[in-house]
Amino acid sequence: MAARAAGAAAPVPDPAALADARERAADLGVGAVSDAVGAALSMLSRMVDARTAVEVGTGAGVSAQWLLSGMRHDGVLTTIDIEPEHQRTARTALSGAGVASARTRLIGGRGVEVLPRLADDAYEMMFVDCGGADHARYLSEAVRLLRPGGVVVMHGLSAAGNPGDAARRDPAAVDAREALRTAAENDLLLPSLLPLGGGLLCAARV
Ligand SMILES: C[S@@+](CC[C@H](N)C(=O)[O-])C[C@H]1O[C@@H](n2cnc3c(N)ncnc32)[C@H](O)[C@@H]1O
Repeated sequence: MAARAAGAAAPVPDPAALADARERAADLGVGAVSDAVGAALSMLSRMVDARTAVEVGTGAGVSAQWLLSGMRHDGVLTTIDIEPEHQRTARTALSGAGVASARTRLIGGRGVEVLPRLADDAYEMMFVDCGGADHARYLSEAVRLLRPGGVVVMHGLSAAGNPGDAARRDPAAVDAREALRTAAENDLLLPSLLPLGGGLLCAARV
């Protein structure tokens, strides 16, 4: 990660470290967020002054680098993945990026099983990028895990907002619509669907 003054967040991760993580992701055959999505993650982490963040879907650690770049310089990212090999790869990539090991906590397991074990009201930022059909459940966890003023971001939910997808009945589309409806109906969430990457459902925890 690029050098910076104490207390200040780096605006972007080191390009060479990002490229290295992307290459590792490609070797694993796993996705990684685009620079546009990454920049949004960094900006949102900075806006909420994130000291603690939680991510579901570590992959090779591309999004982790973006999240950490916007978080406080001493912020800690908890990141969850079901694939031990992905987490080993992310650990190597993050270490190569100069991220101190104390700034990340890697937990193996399914998001829906690990999140309920995390403390209430303890995070400023949550990012979900793991596919599947559990996004409404992740939102319920977000309401519990996030402090008021925090933000939850979920990647890959564009089907919730595309009028052309309204008739789709496949699990991904049904899940995306259910997640957006769940967020809109919860008085503790203020959602917005941004057309970045595969669709970013963002919601402020009010
Ligand atoms: C698209 S990749 C994540 C990419 C990462 N966010 C990045 O930008 O570098 C999705 C990851 O989610 C993990 N995954 C899939 N289902 C999961 C689940 N139910 N719980 C936790 N991780 C899961 C996969 O093993 C994979 O590493």
